[in-house]
Amino acid sequence: MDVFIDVILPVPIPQFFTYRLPRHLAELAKVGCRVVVEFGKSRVMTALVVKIHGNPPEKYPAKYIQELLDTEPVVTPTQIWLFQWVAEYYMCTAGEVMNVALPSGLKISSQSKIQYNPDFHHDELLTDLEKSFMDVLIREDSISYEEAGRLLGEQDLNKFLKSLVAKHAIILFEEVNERYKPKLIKKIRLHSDYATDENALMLLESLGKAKKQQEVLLKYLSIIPLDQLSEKNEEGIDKQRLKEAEVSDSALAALITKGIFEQWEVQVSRFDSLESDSLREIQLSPAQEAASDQIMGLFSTKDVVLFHGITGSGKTEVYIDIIKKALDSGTQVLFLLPEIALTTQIVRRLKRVFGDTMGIYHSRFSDNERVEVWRGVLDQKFQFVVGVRSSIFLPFSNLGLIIVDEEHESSYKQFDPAPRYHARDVAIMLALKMKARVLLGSATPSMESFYQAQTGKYGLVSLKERFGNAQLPHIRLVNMRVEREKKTLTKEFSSVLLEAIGQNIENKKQSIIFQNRRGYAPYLNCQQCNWIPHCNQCSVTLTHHLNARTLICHYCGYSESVPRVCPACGSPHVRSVGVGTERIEDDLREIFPEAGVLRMDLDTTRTKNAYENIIGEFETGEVDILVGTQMVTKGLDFDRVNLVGVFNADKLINFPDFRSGERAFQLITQVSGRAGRREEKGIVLIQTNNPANRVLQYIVDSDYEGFYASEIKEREAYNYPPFSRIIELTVKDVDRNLAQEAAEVLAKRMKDYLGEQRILGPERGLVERIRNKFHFVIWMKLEKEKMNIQATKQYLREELVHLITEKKFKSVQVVVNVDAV
Ligand SMILES: Nc1ncnc2c1ncn2[C@@H]1O[C@H](COP(=O)(O)OP(=O)(O)OP(=O)(O)O)[C@@H](O)[C@H]1O
Ligand SMILES: [Zn+2]
Repeated sequence: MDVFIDVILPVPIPQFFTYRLPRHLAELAKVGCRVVVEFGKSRVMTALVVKIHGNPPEKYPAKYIQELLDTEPVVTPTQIWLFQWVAEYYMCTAGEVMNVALPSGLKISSQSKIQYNPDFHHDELLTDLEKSFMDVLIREDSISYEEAGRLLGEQDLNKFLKSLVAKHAIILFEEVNERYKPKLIKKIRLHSDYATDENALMLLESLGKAKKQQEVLLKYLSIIPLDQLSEKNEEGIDKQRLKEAEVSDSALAALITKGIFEQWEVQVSRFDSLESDSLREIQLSPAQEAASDQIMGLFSTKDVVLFHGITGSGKTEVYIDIIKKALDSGTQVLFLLPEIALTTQIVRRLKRVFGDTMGIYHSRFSDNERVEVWRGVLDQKFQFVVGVRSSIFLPFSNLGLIIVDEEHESSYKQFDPAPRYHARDVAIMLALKMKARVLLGSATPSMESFYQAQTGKYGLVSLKERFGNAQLPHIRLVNMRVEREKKTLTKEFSSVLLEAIGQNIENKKQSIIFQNRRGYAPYLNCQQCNWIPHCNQCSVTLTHHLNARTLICHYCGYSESVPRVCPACGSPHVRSVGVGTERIEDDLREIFPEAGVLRMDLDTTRTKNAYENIIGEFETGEVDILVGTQMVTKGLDFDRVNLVGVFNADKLINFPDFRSGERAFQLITQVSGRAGRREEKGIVLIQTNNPANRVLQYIVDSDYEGFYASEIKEREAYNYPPFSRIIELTVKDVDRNLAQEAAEVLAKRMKDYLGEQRILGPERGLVERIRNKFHFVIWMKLEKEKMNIQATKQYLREELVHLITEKKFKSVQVVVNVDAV
């Protein structure tokens, strides 16, 4: 009987694909194994087996698979279910989900290559350019598309290759290679004939005049002494140790050739062994103890518990207590964190407790490292994983607890590309499926989660005191209008803030300055003709980066150098307008020349260890002030910080989005929470033009519940989440009119189906043009109680197909973002 498999392919097509298994593999393949298959004419891909059966596909002849990559599953049945659930809910394909779920190390890369056709003998058919291209091919054997592209420069590569294929001059083929490479180290030991003290000594003598070889042997014996040789020789030593001892390479090689030494390879972990002091006993404070007990108690009746603990209350220690309990009961635990900046300090603390049993999974790790964590979870070597967003896709088999730290963080939501999933929400789904519990933690819970806790769907545990004797900081609003009138501003600093910073430097305390904008200045402006440089692909101004001497588009990355004179009128008076982190850093250095200033933002943290270095330096070094974007707002815990300054609070609050109040409250409360986390009470100074603002007032009072109560009324009145779900549709095209027209057609059809009041827009995107494409946005607001969300999504799916198959709208792209944040 023929055997067929259904597979998920990493493509945006919403279906499984059927392939045929060769007989000799029929017994070996299992659901959850990877196969290599050909898709389309010449693409080779890694696919995932989801079903094995005997039914040939009806609509197409099934191709044979090319290769079976595993004989044991690397993906569990629960994961396959999860991929499909995420695809359904977030309106994308299982292939797209699989694509983000599997670390690239588990996906083979297929590279298209170009080769000379040895049977081709008609040089006269070729153009000059083709001839010289063929010369390269003959010389190089084969080259990749990329290399060809580089060779041809401006030429249209596809057209060029097509012509050569038509003339039968070249062959295109796919080279497939698996990316994951286990880390191997070479080991060395004495042949067992010599592995006693007597024999080893005889050997030493017999080497006679070969001094260099004697040296090698002596070195070996200094690492494994004679009296331990019989027990320890078997294990051997790392070859590297001999190399480090600078013994002669050729002498060592000679000894190996003679069979006196044996060399072999072992596979090792890429993760350094961590110094764990599992003896570090934490003594929870009575309040923490009570919180932990309450959480455990609630887990007997609730699947999800929200842990609202104010900044500095010691949530991490409570988490640790609960993680230990879950691990003791024999289940796996996942600890989700929003971003790397945050992971640094917390991961260090968790490592100290859990050591090697803990896996760490984040995007800054190499492919190989990620595969090792994946396999470690699969083999249950890691019972506990700390990771970012994508770690919800790891192959857990026995998950008992998921903790989502800083659950309000919007970076849990993937923005681009699909799947546009929210890791917190997927975690809750996954936990439900695996009968695990979820603990959501935050000092500033999201409106959604707090609402669920208020209505009794989630359990709620509050911890309202800081650990130790620490108190919440004193938060003050600085009225910038008054300072401006009184002319007491220095650059963009209020006199109040500058004085406080100066005082802090004198007292050897540290300050954190938060400005949610990187670069030196948001734009340049010619004083004479008012010229402002814009990105030529996006409708935004170019941000001035002073150190790099460039103007950069923060949307598409386009950059150009800073002009010395205005290109429009030639005036040399071109000024930077506005304030970014780089400028604040510069100005602080100028105002306080003796102070140490560090900056933490996207630009200073591009390398793998940059966060660690900045945080480490701030912790120990002579640094007085840390300036940063939202990276400095979360999770950081320093002893000596007792001043926090906030720039441009108004900008955060007035952002045109129904969530801006919530965001501003969260961000400012979180950054304020970095101040005064030990004995001394901290101070927070918020610069604003509008001190009467509602959100700021709640921040000053550290009144989360008050803020929630006022905000939830607005949400209900305007039917925003948590009372509704929002599906955002972004319609894009290079032709502005076409994008707008398509958006209008789509909006109209959805209005007809759902009613006018449920559809907002289309409106121009906040940034109307990005990478040369015009954006129009439609929002669907779907009440949670009333609407059949599945049916609505199904209808939308059909309408989307309907729309883009209309000839006119062929080029139009529609991005669907379910639960847009
Ligand atoms: N039981 C404890 N024993 C010793 N130190 C503790 C204990 N609980 C908390 N701490 C210390 O108190 C400080 C604050 O704790 P932690 O960073 O966990 O607060 P948090 O609730 O996560 O705050 P945030 O939400 O602001 O990040 C840390 O330095 C932590 O080591
Ligand atoms: Zn741009």
